[in-house]
Amino acid sequence: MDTRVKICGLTTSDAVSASVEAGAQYLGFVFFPKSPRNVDIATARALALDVPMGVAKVALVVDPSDEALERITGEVPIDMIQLHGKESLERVTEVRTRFGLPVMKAVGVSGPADLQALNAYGMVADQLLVDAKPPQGADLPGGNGVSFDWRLVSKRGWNAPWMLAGGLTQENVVQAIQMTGAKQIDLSSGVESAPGVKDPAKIQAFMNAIRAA
Ligand SMILES: O=C(O)c1ccccc1NCC(=O)[C@H](O)[C@H](O)COP(=O)(O)O
Repeated sequence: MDTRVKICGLTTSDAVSASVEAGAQYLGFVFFPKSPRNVDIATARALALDVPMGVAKVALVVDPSDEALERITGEVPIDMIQLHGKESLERVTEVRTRFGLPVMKAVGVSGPADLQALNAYGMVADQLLVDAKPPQGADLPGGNGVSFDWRLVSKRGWNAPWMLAGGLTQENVVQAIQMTGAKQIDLSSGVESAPGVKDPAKIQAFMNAIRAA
C-alpha cells in the first residue's frame, strides 16, 4: 500500500530514528504545554536537526500567537505548521502568508455537519488533517486515541490533500484505509507504550501492517 504516514508527538531521538527507519514521511513535534508529548524549542530543534532530507518536520500548535510561531520557526528547522486549535479560515491564510510555510489544518469530525468545515478549510490550507473530535471533557484537542465513523469520509476528497487521523493502530489501519481511501495517515497514541512514550517496536509493526496490506 503506497500510503504516506505522519507520526506525531515525538519527544526523543530514539523515537525519531525509529520513525525514520520505519519509513514515516512526516514527523510531528507538539508545542502544547498540557500535552504529555510537549517539547520545548531547544529539544525540538535538536531533534529536527537530525531528521534526514525528504522527511517533513511538522510543528503542531494550538491557536498560536504570532510571537509563538516566530520563536518556533526562527529556531526549529520545520517544513510545515499544523494548526490544531480553533483557528479561523482567515487565521489559516494569515499564518501561511506571514510564515511562508505550508499549513495543515486539523478538523475534528463526529458527524455529517463537520464535512462543511473540511470543504471550507480545504480552500485555504495546504493540507487537511481529518481527525476525531476530542471526547467530552478531554484535556487535549487531539492525540486522544479515539476514532470517528470512517464512513463519513469514505472515498471523499477536498480541495487540499488530506490525512486520516484518530485512534489508528496496527490492528485497524488497513480497514481504515480501505474504507476511506486515505492516501495519508497520521497517528500518535497507537504507537505508544504510555501517554507520550513512543514505542519503536509498535512504530515498526504499524508500518509493517500498512506495507503488508
Ligand atoms: O498529541 C497531542 O498531544 C496533541 C496535543 C494537542 C493538540 C493535538 C495533539 N495531537 C494531534 C495529532 O496530530 C494526533 O496525531 C492526532 O490527533 C491523532 O492522535 P491519536 O488518536 O492519538 O492517534
